[in-house]
Amino acid sequence: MTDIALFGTSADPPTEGHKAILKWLSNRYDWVAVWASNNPFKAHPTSLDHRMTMLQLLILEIDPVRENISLNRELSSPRSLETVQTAREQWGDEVNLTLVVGSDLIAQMPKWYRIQDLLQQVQLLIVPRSGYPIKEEHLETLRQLGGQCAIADFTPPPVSSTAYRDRGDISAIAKPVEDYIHREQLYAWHKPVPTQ
Ligand SMILES: Nc1ncnc2c1ncn2[C@@H]1O[C@H](COP(=O)(O)OP(=O)(O)OP(=O)(O)O)[C@@H](O)[C@H]1O
Ligand SMILES: O=C(O)c1ccc[n+]([C@@H]2O[C@H](COP(=O)([O-])O)[C@@H](O)[C@H]2O)c1
Repeated sequence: MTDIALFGTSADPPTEGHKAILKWLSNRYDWVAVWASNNPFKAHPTSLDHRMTMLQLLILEIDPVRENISLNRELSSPRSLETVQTAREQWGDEVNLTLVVGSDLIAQMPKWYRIQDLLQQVQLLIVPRSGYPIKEEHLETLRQLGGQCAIADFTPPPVSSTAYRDRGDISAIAKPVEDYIHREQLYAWHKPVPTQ
């Protein structure tokens, strides 16, 4: 069976953390599908189109170049269940689908749209995130909802999109993404200061 990793991200903007996750997944799965999506629990200051473009730039930054990572715009949905249904239609029944989430998300996952249906249709890979220890009680809740959970044996760098948006932390951002943000003046950090 072909193993496909499904990795959705707000990508607002995509960071070195996302890049590390993609690289790690590409070494372990036959195929890695990534997309930018809106999160029903968040506001997104940047358009989905810009976020998809930045993700594409990030994929191209992975060294050496990976042939098994694709940007799958059609998988974008605020609801992961809809994403997984689209993926199933696309790849059929003869593939294993693994949904990838960071450990910061597992406490809120029980509130996701039709979570039991979602957990029936995918395996879950939890990527440890610095500052978000994986608690047994959260794993147990997911298992009771039908989740089959595995935990990745690596921790990506401790960066976040918020650190870039709020503090302009460029250590979080790959150079081509930073250049794109600058060119398109996407975040307050890069918008010209109005003259008086
Ligand atoms: N540095 C990281 N370590 C582990 N997991 C991460 C990391 N960055 C992102 N993720 C995971 O990748 C997915 C997409 O994350 P997202 O795009 O929300 O990034 P973020 O940095 O958390 O953004 P924001 O700061 O805007 O909330 C989530 O499952 C998240 O947990
Ligand atoms: O299905 C849901 O209800 C749901 C709720 C919150 C987040 N998600 C998805 O989880 C993925 C990661 O979200 P984020 O904002 O942490 O990048 C992204 O693909 C979101 O669409 C999905």
